[in-house]
Amino acid sequence: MNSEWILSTQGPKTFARLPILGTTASRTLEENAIQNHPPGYLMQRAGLALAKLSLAVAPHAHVFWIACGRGNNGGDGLEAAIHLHQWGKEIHVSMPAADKPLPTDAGLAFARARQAGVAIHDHAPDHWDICIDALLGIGLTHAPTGTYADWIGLINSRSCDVISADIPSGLMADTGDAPGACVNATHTLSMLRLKPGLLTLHGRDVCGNLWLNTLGLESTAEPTAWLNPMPAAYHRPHLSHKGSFGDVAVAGGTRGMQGAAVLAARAALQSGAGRVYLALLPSANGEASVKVPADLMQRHTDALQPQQLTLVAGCGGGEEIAHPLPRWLLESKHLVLDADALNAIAASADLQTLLQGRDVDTTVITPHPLEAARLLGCSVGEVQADRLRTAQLLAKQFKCTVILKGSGSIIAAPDRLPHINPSGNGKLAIAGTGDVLAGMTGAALARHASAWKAACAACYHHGALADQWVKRTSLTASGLLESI
Ligand SMILES: NC(=O)C1=CN([C@@H]2O[C@H](COP(=O)(O)OP(=O)(O)OC[C@H]3O[C@@H](n4cnc5c(N)ncnc54)[C@H](OP(=O)(O)O)[C@@H]3O)[C@@H](O)[C@H]2O)[C@@H](O)CC1
Ligand SMILES: [K+]
Repeated sequence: MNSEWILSTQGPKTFARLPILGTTASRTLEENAIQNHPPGYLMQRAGLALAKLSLAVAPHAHVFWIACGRGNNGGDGLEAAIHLHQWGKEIHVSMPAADKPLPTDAGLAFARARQAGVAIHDHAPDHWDICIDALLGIGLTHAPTGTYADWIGLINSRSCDVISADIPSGLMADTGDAPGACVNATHTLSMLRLKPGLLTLHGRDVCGNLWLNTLGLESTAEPTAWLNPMPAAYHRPHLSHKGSFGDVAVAGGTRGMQGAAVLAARAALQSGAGRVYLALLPSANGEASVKVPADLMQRHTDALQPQQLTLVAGCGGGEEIAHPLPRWLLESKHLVLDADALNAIAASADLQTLLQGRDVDTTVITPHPLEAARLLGCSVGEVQADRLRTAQLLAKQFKCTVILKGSGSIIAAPDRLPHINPSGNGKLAIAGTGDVLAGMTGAALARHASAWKAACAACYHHGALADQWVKRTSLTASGLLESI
């Protein structure tokens, strides 16, 4: 029953497709397990795992501050305290005072801790070397208040290691929202299963290193989502030719905005597409304002034969992209829609109908949160408030595969469980990296012929390139695609 290292701040430590459970599904799993085990069984396992991880993280720490809330998350902390106390460590256990009784499992842990000789204070210590944050778990319902908020502030004020039990206190388990004070952990030990909030929105910034301990519970229950796995390496047979890996055309680049289209086309080429065409929009008069590598074949947009290729449309397309879009939506064998193509679709009910009429596994849309908001006719705040739900809504409404970009990109498609992507980091938050993703998705779609598989693979690889960026210089979109 060892804890598994899932993510470091440098990227994924696991390459598997792991289940992710929202709060409701986690509670069902927990309740089923509680019925089959003696009282306190899971919490005792959680406490042992927490104690072991804290020792592994800070073997020379003298004082362990174990900050416990008055729910079952606090119970995990109390169980950890019992072990650390028995192992001869100096511990300071704090729990806010209140008249309200503890829930059953936490109450049991409280009694066990008292019996083991653990002192439980209603104040924080003056000094500590490592903190176990067991204040709030998946029971958080609103921004932390009172002593909870004060102790979260205190935890964050020191530069010591912080191990969060289950989830950093103050983070919403389903969405990654942090409505108020939130612990900034160096390590988070998720119990039973991963939660969506650990992996998207604020989750990645406050979790530090993410660990998982299943507490020995197997379950066949359907998860809420999956962690997007590292795709299998694809094999290029010796007996192959340029037609074996599909043709990609990148269409976009209105006058003065051609860099985006060239970036996407170069990314498709670097990703192994057999042939890549660059189709600049008519206002460009066939002339690129940026250098076009000789390996890209330039074509007039009217000369493209979309029935036979994977078309990546949008990059730097401006408003002009709206004119050829109806034909492309009707005729393209495979389609990746990004940026201005998405803005055009958001503004036109006719284009939306055409998109909805396409075969479901032939199209990928790659909106960032603002583009997603335009498509759904809502605010960016509403998009970000529940990114998993937003991506699923987009997939259902437009009948295609969606990559909702941002911290913890979500990949969704109709009638599938979504994936949350674990690779990538803040270096990607620069202009042009979205064009690179569109080009990579185009190349993957030309190869896989499945929008879903292409989106999952491209999203993972794109993030992994940023995780592997070790140069001292800042990441650039060109640098990113050259590292493919
Ligand atoms: N049972 C088991 O076997 C297992 C349980 N496990 C563990 O249980 C955790 C879930 O426990 P949970 O459901 O008790 O919720 P939890 O996160 O402790 O919070 C509830 C407390 O917080 C309070 N509170 C809420 N919001 C607040 C706020 N904003 N500001 C201030 N207070 C606030 C709330 O107060 P109330 O709102 O009720 O007044 C209540 O007192 C889970 O994350 C995992 O760690 C695992 O080890 C697996 C085995
Ligand atoms: K916690």
